Amino acid sequence: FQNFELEEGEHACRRRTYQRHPVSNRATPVGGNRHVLYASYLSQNQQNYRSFSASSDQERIEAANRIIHGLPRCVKIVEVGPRDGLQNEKNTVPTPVKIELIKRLVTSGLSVVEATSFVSPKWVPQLADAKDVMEVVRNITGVSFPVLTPNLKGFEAAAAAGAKEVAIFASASEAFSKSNINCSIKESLVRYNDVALAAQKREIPVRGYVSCVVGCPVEGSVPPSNVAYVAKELYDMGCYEVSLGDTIGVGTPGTVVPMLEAVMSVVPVEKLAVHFHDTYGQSLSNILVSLQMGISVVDSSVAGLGGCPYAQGASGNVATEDVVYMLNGLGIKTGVDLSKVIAAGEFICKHLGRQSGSKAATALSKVTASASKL
Ligand SMILES: CC(C)(COP(=O)([O-])OP(=O)([O-])OC[C@H]1O[C@@H](n2cnc3c(N)ncnc32)[C@H](O)[C@@H]1OP(=O)([O-])[O-])[C@@H](O)C(=O)NCCC(=O)NCCSC(=O)C[C@@](C)(O)CC(=O)[O-]
Repeated sequence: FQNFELEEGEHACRRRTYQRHPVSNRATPVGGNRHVLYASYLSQNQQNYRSFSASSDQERIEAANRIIHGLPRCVKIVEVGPRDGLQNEKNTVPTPVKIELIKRLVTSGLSVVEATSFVSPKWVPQLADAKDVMEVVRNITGVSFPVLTPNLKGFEAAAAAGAKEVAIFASASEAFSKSNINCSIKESLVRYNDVALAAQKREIPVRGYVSCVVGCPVEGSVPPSNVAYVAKELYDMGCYEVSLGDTIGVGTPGTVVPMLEAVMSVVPVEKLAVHFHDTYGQSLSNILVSLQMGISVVDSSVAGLGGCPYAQGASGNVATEDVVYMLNGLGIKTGVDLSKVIAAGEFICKHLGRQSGSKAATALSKVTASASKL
């Protein structure tokens, strides 16, 4: 084994020392994480953890780090609820409700909120009001609001509506590419290259997605090499970050690890994000293992809303509240106020007339309700 230093990424919190395996050339973190061990984590949400733990925050963080190595000191959460969450709703959510949701999410401290999609309204009628959403959202400063653009038409419409960041979305599975964007993977990459070039000219950053990174609703399991190929194509086009989506939520750490290894061998880990749907309840374990492998960007959706209209059987994304709860418990900073995300989730769930998909939000609201009765 040979130790090496990983270049500092845009997040200064990334761990730095890695080992390169002499045979597989795989990068793995060395030893514990002193940044986490000595991180002084202060948040109003700590009260929640103190209620359930006799140990101090520092003791808890140290205990976790005796077993779980290589965690980042902070994680960027990309909130996808207003887009991924609402694109799958049977009844279209009124524009003012979408805007209010986005504002509440911003208030909770999230620095990236995917706002909407400039896709065909025939394909996704739920987001046909993209322009109206952007008209308000474009004026909110200090937060990124990426929007999905499947082609140049979508890109031009997004740019005209004031989008300052766009996202392109390819698939690692042929069948899903066809059903989601009506073209082959190869054709989609040509389209996306056009979008990336147009975006570059206007200095608009582009985020990339790879869907079906573990399994496809039609083809079944997807080889890690296919995922690595598409991820590298998107990275080479200039995507500043590539988000790896387990669209139908079938992944477990057993399938996510080899997929990440394959992608990390062609795209730098600091350029990767993970995007898990929670169909089989595996999201948090998949996120934890991704963090251990060096990922520090996690997509999630408030109240666990979500799913893709072209991926049958897919349930919602991992809930933002559950991710924040877990990261808080590990002493990893997110800058997100858990109670405010919970409030945003309650707002949208009330509108949709359904219970939150977040276990943490459900549990904490019960704790708060019984405490207020005392
Ligand atoms: C890609 C297309 C447009 C191809 O759809 P198509 O039917 O092949 O496109 P077309 O070029 O033949 O155009 C058909 C009609 O759509 C119009 N059109 C064409 N493009 C646009 C546009 N950008 N905006 C508005 N209108 C558009 C175009 O003008 C035309 O209108 P008509 O002449 O019939 O009136 C379509 O398949 C589409 O919009 N697909 C989007 C599907 C989608 O949004 N899926 C969900 C997002 S992906 C996802 O959720 C996964 C992810 C990212 O979350 C990660 C994960 O979970 O893994």
